[in-house]
Amino acid sequence: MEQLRLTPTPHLAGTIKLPGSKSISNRTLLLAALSSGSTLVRDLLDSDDIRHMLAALGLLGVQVEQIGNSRDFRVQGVGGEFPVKSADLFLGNAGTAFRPLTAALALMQGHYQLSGVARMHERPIGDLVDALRIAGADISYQGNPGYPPLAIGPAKLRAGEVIPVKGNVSSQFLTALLMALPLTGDTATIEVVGELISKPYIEITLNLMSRFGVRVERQGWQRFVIPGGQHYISPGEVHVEGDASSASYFLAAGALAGGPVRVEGVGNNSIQGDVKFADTLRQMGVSITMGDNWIEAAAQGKLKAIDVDLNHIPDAAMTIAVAALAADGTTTLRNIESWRVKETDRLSAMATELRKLGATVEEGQDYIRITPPAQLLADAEIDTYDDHRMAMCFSLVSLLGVPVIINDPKCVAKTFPDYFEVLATLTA
Ligand SMILES: O=C(O)C1=C[C@@H](OP(=O)(O)O)[C@@H](O)[C@H](O)C1
Ligand SMILES: C=C(OP(=O)(O)O)C(=O)O
Repeated sequence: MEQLRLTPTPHLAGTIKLPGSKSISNRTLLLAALSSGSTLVRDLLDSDDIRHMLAALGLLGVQVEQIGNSRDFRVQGVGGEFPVKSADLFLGNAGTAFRPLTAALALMQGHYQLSGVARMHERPIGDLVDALRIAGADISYQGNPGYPPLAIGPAKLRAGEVIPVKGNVSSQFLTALLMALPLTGDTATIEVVGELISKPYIEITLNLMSRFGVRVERQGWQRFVIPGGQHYISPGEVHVEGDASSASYFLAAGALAGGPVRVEGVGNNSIQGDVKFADTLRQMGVSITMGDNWIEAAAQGKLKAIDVDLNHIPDAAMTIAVAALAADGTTTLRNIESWRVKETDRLSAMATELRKLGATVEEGQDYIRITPPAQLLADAEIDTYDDHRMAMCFSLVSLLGVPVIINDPKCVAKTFPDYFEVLATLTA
């Protein structure tokens, strides 16, 4: 197995340009594909999750052309219906491809198989399948009930009734229904049953749907009405803003190693909830400044330990867990049970790896409590569990005065293939 040893870097400052947002890239590709007209998608993220979406759309008969060597792509919309009626799609571990494609394909009147890597087959999808079945979809489990792989058959969906969906396991199920149901042409009402987690991701979904001409009436976080007779229409061009979750590593780097570190590509104008990560850093005593399209972080003395609910930023929350190693006491991150069903069981993985550095960690079902050691242990071998975020957030340990070894660093390819190279530009 490949290993990367990161040597201690006492001070670090600089500016980096962020890669495109994963959440916006995959949503935009799907909406552009389903719309009428052609869309120029600018600054698309180049990573595994996006390659899986691009490959799937290609197999479904959507024409996507890369403009030269740029990250600009022209997508020819199919006007609501994929031309290919039978396909076998492999979607890796990309939740933002798997869940929305499941819902869209359920109403394409074709035969589709959807599978992913082994971990994807352990990530729940039952709440989405239940909701789609209530609407009339023909979906069957090919392995364990409630989990991929899936087989989808032809069915006429009835969007007319209220469609209930559980929101406490993943917001991606609601996102998938919201994006797919306008294709029925009927008025659709979705009722969220119980708590909805990761709410800001729904705002990304609604924002992009509206750019493609589909309006959703939202009643709180419980009821979403998609008036009938709407169709996705290309807005001509969509620019993918920088990835706010990826920004978290660099902003934390500024906080841990002096800074200032500036990220370009997200700021006050961002539609991503993860920009709120900057507020959490501020609570920890970090100096944050923000423009429309940039954020800058700089240290101001020792980090303050905090006790916070991070349900709204589950991805960037992992970065706070590692930053907690530099805090002046015990930090508690709450309401993050969804960590258990992501790339790995992130609560358990985070606790195990933080302990390797000497931290005292309490792992609850939906929280983690971290007390830093008097002295961090040098050369801890951090396992990354094929989880890009484990690799990226533990790289920050090298900014705390000790060398750290990251096992299987290439797992960052899911969302940020050249993460370590970009980090090194700051270090230099
Ligand atoms: O909709 C999205 O783009 C995402 C939603 C979140 O998942 P959950 O809703 O499962 O928390 C997040 O963790 C994931 O990385 C991307
Ligand atoms: C949870 C994540 O990914 P996915 O989109 O596959 O759910 C993530 O990127 O942290």
